[in-house]
Amino acid sequence: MSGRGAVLWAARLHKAPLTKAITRTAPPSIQCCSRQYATATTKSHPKRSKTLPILITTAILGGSLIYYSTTSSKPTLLNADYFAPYTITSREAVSPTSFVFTISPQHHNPSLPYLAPGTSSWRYPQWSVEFKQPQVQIARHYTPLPPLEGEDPSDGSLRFYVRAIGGGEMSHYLSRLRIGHDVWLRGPHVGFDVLARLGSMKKVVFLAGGTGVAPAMQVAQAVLDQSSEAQVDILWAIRKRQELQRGNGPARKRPSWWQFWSTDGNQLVELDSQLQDPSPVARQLKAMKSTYGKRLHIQVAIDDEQTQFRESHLQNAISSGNRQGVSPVATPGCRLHDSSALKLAPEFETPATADDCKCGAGAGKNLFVVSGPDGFVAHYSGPKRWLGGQQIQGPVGGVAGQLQRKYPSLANEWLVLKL
Ligand SMILES: Cc1cc2nc3c(=O)[nH]c(=O)nc-3n(C[C@H](O)[C@H](O)[C@H](O)COP(=O)(O)OP(=O)(O)OC[C@H]3O[C@@H](n4cnc5c(N)ncnc54)[C@H](O)[C@@H]3O)c2cc1C
Repeated sequence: MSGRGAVLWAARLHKAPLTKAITRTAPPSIQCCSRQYATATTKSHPKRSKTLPILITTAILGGSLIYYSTTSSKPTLLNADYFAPYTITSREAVSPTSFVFTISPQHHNPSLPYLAPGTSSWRYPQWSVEFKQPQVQIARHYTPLPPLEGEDPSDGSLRFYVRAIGGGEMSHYLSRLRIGHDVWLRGPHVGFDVLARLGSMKKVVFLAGGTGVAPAMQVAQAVLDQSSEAQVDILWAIRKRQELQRGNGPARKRPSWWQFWSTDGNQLVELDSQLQDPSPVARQLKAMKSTYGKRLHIQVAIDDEQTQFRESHLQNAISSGNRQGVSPVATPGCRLHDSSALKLAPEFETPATADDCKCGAGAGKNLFVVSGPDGFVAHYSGPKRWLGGQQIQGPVGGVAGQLQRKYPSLANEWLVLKL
């Protein structure tokens, strides 16, 4: 989820409707009539020369009327090309810089594009929508949090966890809006097809920085609902305890310098049913933990308390992977499972079809996913790259790269995805 990526995405995707709007100002009927007129005048037929201007005027007026009546009414339901209106229906502060808010569509949509047809289940394991800032005409991506237990997603409401970034245009705009304000969004924009990539394998380790936990929650829910043997580890890195617990949670002594350098000083928080005073996001994580039990393991590192995820934590999470004696082999060039093909993959992709995997029965790779600000992703998995104006995965580097060099089997059994 890079800042620069978001800016370029905004610029690129923002162009799409504009291009469409321009094409639509010259509807086929008008282009057709103008061409006929030019051909007719060169023949200078005496009868047609009187009637033709009337016909042309009528055609242009008629065409304009039809065009105006069809294009002046903007789409009101969520779609990937045009922004549809929603209203903020709830808002909860998480910390001074972050909040969770819910939006509801202004018009009922009986076939929401992100639900599997005829169901009230999400169709994609990982997806986002774009919000627009109407005053400065920019758009940015945000990731819906999965529905809460007992919530019916078919009413079209969506919830988001957003942080206002210093100097950030869109995130500050959103942070100023209150219940009852209108917002405009378009989507869904589909991310990695994690279920197809995981295939027959069972383990996902998701390292999330800040609001990067939103895609982690999407992926965990999709993977754990898909297979009762699947296991997900979420390693959530946050700056302040407020992201996790209201009122800063229980008082915690800062580790002294000597503790900081020893492993004891780096005590991660286990997010489980014991967690007191959870923040709105932690409340949902806690509920997920009680639904999935041991299959979901959530640990939290807090910057302010000098705890952080080190190579050993990643190694532990990875080595608890459920291999089940399967040694997956990826066919070179397989779009889903060949890690060298992944280097060139963008973060947004069309959902996989049966033809996308050439590896045969039992194919799949465990997934190590890193999501968060640019620097976070680069530190743990190497920076994303730019190719032909689009952001691609690039080679695996950072801490994940070091692990792969130490344990070459990791490179065969795991795919590293950067969000
Ligand atoms: C697929 C996708 C899903 C996303 N989902 C979410 C989400 O659920 N919640 C959420 O809060 N954000 C999410 N983002 C990030 C979001 O799209 C914006 O990039 C972010 O809100 C900043 O936008 P802005 O207009 O406020 O800042 P800008 O005006 O674009 O940038 C201001 C400055 O902040 C830097 N910056 C941008 N993002 C970050 C960051 N995360 N941390 C630190 N510095 C940053 C930029 O490099 C720039 O220097 C997602 C991004 C993508 C691509």
